Amino acid sequence: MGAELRRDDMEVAYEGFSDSWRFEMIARVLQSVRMDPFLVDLRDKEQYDFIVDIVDPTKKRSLDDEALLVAAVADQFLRESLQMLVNNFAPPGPLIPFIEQDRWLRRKKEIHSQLHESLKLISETVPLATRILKDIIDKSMPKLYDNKAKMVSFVECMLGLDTDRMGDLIGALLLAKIVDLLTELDVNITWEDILQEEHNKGIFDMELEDLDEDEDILGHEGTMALFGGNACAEKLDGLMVVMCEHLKSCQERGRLLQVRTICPKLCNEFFARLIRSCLGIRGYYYGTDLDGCTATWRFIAQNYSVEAGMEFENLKIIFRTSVLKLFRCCPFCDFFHCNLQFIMFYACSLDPEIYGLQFALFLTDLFTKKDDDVISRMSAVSYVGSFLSRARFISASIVVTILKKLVDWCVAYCDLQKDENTVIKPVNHQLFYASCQAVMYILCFRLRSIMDRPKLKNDISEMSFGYILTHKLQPLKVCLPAIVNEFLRQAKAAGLYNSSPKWIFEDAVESDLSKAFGGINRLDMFFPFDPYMLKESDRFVYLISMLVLDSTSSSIPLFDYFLHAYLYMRPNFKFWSKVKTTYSDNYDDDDELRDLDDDDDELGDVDADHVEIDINSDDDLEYSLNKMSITPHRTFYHPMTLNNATGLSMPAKIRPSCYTPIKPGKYGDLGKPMEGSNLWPEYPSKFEGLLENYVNQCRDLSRKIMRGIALALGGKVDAFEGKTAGDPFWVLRLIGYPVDIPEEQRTDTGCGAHTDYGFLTLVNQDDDICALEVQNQCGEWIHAKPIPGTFVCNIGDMLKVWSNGIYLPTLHRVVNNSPRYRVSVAFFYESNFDAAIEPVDFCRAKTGGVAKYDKVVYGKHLVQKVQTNFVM
Ligand SMILES: O=C(O)CCC(=O)C(=O)O
Ligand SMILES: [Fe+2]
Repeated sequence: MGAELRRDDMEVAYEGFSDSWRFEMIARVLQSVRMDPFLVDLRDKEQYDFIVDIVDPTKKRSLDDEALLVAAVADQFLRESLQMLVNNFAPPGPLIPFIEQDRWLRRKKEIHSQLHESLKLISETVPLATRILKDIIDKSMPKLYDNKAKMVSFVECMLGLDTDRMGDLIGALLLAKIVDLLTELDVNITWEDILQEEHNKGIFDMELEDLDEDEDILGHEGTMALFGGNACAEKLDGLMVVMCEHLKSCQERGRLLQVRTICPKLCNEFFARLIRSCLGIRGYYYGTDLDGCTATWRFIAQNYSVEAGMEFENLKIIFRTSVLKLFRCCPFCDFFHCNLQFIMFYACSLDPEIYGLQFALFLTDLFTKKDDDVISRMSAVSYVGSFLSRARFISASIVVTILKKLVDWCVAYCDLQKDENTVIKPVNHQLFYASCQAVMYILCFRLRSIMDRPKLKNDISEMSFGYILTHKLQPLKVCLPAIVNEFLRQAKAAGLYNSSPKWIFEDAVESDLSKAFGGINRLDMFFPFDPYMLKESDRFVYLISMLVLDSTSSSIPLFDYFLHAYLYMRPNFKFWSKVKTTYSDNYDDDDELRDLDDDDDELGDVDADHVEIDINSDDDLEYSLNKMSITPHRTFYHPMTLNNATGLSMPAKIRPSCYTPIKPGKYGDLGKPMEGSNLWPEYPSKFEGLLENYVNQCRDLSRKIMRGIALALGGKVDAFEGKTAGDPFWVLRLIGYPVDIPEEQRTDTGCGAHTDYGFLTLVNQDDDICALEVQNQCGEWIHAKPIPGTFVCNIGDMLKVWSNGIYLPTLHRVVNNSPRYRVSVAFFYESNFDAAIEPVDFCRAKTGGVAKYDKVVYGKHLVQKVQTNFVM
């Protein structure tokens, strides 16, 4: 199947070469092969000797002989020579176990480049060769049962051919072949095990929680263990790396665009396969209608002129064709999770403004236009929802453009439901619900970045969410509850739309409604760009995610997004909101905190103590705080002065801190200054229990974040356990920022610019006082506005050292300009007290190979920093 070389191409290429010149070239190629026995697989040896013997240039031949030989080589031996070269795309079997060794990796590279040179020479010499080569590669493609090293090597070598003219002619076809192989692997991954495990979980509460509860799920090998050693997953993972690397290098060479412009016909083929693969068309892929589809592509290719930017037009047609075919052949229940769509995701990230925008627009058009059937359109809108939520490289303004299209469509749809008396049957409005769900899903992930930009904020405030959501079609009752809840929570916080979620799920009808259409929970299941599960190729998705962390941004990423971006996991909203400030004065309104304490009677009535403190009254707070003495060492009571950098003083009324208790002698001299246990106040009576509970929760949460960071950096999930942070030192600091100082001195009083010492800090600040500031990379101070139910998370010095600078500590300060007393509770999660932290190998490898920081013993660093930061 696929494109054929055009006759006139060949004729042009044939011109200007004499037969004997061609012959000489072939001889040279073969000679170079002979010089390197590794190139020759044993099974080719005989054939190889035979060919070399015939074409040996040192042998005297008559002109006739030579002509004969040229013909012979072309007709008879060209194929064999090519086959022999192709056989060397992958290393011979006995070498496979060693191929990961540096020496052999280098060798593989050399051999691949020799092979490329040879094949390039042959194809320039004998134009027909390219076509034959394509057939040979076709037949020699690795099979599912081949091992990973063989597959990876073969595919790498294939992709290396996608350069210059050879690439123009067969590059895209080779890519298409590779996509076929990836598809085959993807459909053979046994996702069922994983999906069953997670089947009943909410969409926003997944992986992180499970780490603690069932170590076996992630095990010590991180996410890879999810596959239970599934060989196809490992192979696919390796090939995805090769594929992404290739796309990246194409982009760098300007070839991604070029290939698509020069050779739309071939690109069609590639994208068609990609799209089919993305959709995971099991039935179709193995089905019988391939020829029909090929004919369509051929038709498209023949009828398009070569114009820049037309590829996505083609893509649209192909996608539509595939979607339609998919659902005809493949019922919902055959739908399965796959990974291949991430190639599209990654390709879009290489030029988001062009590919990303076009892909999003194209999917949206597929949805809004009536050309396709309902199922294809639902699929398109789910794709666009998932894509815009996860593809954080897509700008907020593109997101708003697409949202507007979707919302306008929903409004028009609602307008059509005029008849007051009709009974609503959800099954008849699947498209509408799918669209509402996509809109809400996108907003769950992108609302904050939209609200940060006044123009976009304005655009979005003008959209008629209220009208749609309160329409008698009742989308809030039909769409997935986890999405609806999270959307409402955020929309309310952003002032976009306000509705109490309480009424929505009161009646059990909700589940019937949401299951009443689309067969089996379609809306529940289709999130094609949801977490990427392959480990090795993760780093490409990770790098894309890094783009989210726009270090010059004028706002701070919301942590659950931020975390998500790092981990490519579903955000853990439930967990975040559970850990709440203990001094919150709207405790009664806070169901989630109540949940936390539900099964803990003792803490349940802390409430009573708690409300006795009037946090707005300085006297009360002063009284209760002064009564407690929870610092092991008196020196730490003192107000800090510092920072030499800015001359600002540390909090005028720093409250006592609470440290990990250290038994005398545990760390010898190193631990001496920190030895002791915390002293607790008598009043409030449950204070100790409450704080201990809080510390435990913060410690567990921090540990989970550290596990995520370890995975995100490419390490093992337990990289921070054991000697590094298996016994983490923690500090809890309660800080008061007073106001009883002259107005003109207020900006000087607070907390000077500094970085925190350890791994992470979770700062829990007053919801309504904006005083904490962090510096972005432009050197601007930006406010870390309090967002109810969230922490501000600072990266500390130890994480900088450990990650060799991949994670840099956040410079921050506190300036309380408000007329109110501010309180913050900072939890510091650090390494083991006696841990010697130094850049780890795999982070060094990512950052030029050289350690940027010296080894630091954390305990020393802490004592030294504390002693210089505090006035004794
Ligand atoms: O009070 C705050 O918001 C931050 C305090 C802080 O940065 C610290 O104690 O290290
Ligand atoms: Fe700090």
